[in-house]
Amino acid sequence: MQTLNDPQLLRNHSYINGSWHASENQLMVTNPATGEVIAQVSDAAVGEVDLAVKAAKQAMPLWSSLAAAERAKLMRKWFDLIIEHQEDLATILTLEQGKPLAEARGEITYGAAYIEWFAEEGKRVYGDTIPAPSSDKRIVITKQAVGVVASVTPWNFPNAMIARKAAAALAAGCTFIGRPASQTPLSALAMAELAERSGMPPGVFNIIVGDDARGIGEVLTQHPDIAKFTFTGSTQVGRQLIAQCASTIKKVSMELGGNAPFIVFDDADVDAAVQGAIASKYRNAGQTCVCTNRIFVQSGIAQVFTEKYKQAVAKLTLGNGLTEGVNIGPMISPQAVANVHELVTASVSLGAKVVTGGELLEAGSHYYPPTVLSDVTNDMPIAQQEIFGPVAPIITFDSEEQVITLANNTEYGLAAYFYSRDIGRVWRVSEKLEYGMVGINEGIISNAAAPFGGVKQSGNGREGSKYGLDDYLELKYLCMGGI
Ligand SMILES: NC(=O)C1=CN([C@@H]2O[C@H](COP(=O)(O)OP(=O)(O)OC[C@H]3O[C@@H](n4cnc5c(N)ncnc54)[C@H](OP(=O)(O)O)[C@@H]3O)[C@@H](O)[C@H]2O)C=CC1
Ligand SMILES: O=C(O)CCCC(=O)O
Repeated sequence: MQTLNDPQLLRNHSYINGSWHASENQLMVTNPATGEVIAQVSDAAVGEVDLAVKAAKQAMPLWSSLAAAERAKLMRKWFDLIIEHQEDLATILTLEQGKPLAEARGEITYGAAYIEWFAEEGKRVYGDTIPAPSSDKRIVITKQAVGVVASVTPWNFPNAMIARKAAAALAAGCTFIGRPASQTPLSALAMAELAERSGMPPGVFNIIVGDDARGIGEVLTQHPDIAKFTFTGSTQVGRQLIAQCASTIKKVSMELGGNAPFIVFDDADVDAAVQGAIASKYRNAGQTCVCTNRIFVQSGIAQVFTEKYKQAVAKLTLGNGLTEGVNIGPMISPQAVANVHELVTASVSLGAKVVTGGELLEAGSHYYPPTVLSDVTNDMPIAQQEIFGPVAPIITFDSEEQVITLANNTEYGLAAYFYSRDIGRVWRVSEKLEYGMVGINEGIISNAAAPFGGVKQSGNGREGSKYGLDDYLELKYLCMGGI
């Protein structure tokens, strides 16, 4: 195990009501780069979730009644501590998740940016007045915290997904219970350690670690004392969790799967497009919901684009994320590698060609080489499913109209990208793409100031930006009579 400057950041119990809560059972956390067990963490039973709900409920009146500026002070302190401990937090993240250390450092600053952003934005939760229909009345609109918020987050961004949900919730005056993925609980617990050091009152920020995702999920989606449920993960699980939330009519936010098209028109700057596609495709070894899933290249430039893209891929280094110079780390599990390889072999059997990569390194390996396929068609499984791995399928197209139809032909609608230097086309294509986020001549679009989220079966709600607070606030209409 890598040494940390501050070993206290490596916590191994759930954090409930301002203290560390041990459970009877343990779950093992392993390093996907080596298979080594790096920690044993308390594995909370379903019955223990109630403790977190009680704590969060009890903390609500105090937290929601603080002035936004007072909440912001504590959140700012939390942000400062996260930045101060960035190197240790990044090391923990790489150890449990696998992404290269440089990317892990980036995730820590990215997650922290949401805390900083929302701490400030919480001061701007304005109400409204509306002209009343008669002169003896006044209509006033206030905004109030929704209540206790519960979240379930995935293993691909163990810090930032919790940070961006918790930041909005806390800034709005809600208290928070986070349940991280069982493969990556250490980053969440380190955040809890720093929340405690920041002076956050007990019960405001709770992290419950447990392997029983379904059982814990049932409590978090059905408990009457939880007002809002927010999830990042697969569309399949999200669909099920929305149904569970229906029993208590919770507010829900869902950030689900994607099938991002990356379109390169023949008027594009090809070198910039190659660079953007590399950044968007291979971030976190392709395990990101906004990663490029299908590269559409206009036929006239398909050959030159494919050749340049292949050359750029050849410069990527696969390996342990802690090793200097590595750009692509291990995948989260050998099963994830097997799933990706199956998509590649199925594509080849349907007529796709391997430009580079495409081979299983060894049985049971966590690693998959960066791969490029050409001659892919939009009806192949690889173009219809979320790949969640370092494979780039290239599909050629002839016309703008055709590529828009192909790009929209999916149940997903999270992120899309296109490269063009024609201003008319830029407007037309942006308007016609059925996606929540569109990168135009840009492969990396995520930041705290912008609304992150999707349409269609990629989910609902927005995270980050001035819109991100809306999901955690209720409007209250005050009708004042007798004036
Ligand atoms: N939109 C996104 O960012 C993500 C999309 N995905 C997509 O999903 C695929 C599968 O990945 P996977 O990790 O299995 O994604 P899941 O959607 O299964 O997992 C995401 C989170 O939900 C938890 N979870 C799983 N099942 C339930 C349930 N029934 N009730 C409550 N919580 C549950 C998981 O816990 P635990 O891990 O402990 O089982 C994890 O914390 C990927 O290949 C990718 O396509 C995956 C992750 C993130
Ligand atoms: O859901 C994901 O895959 C994480 C979001 C990545 C991002 O914020 O860019």
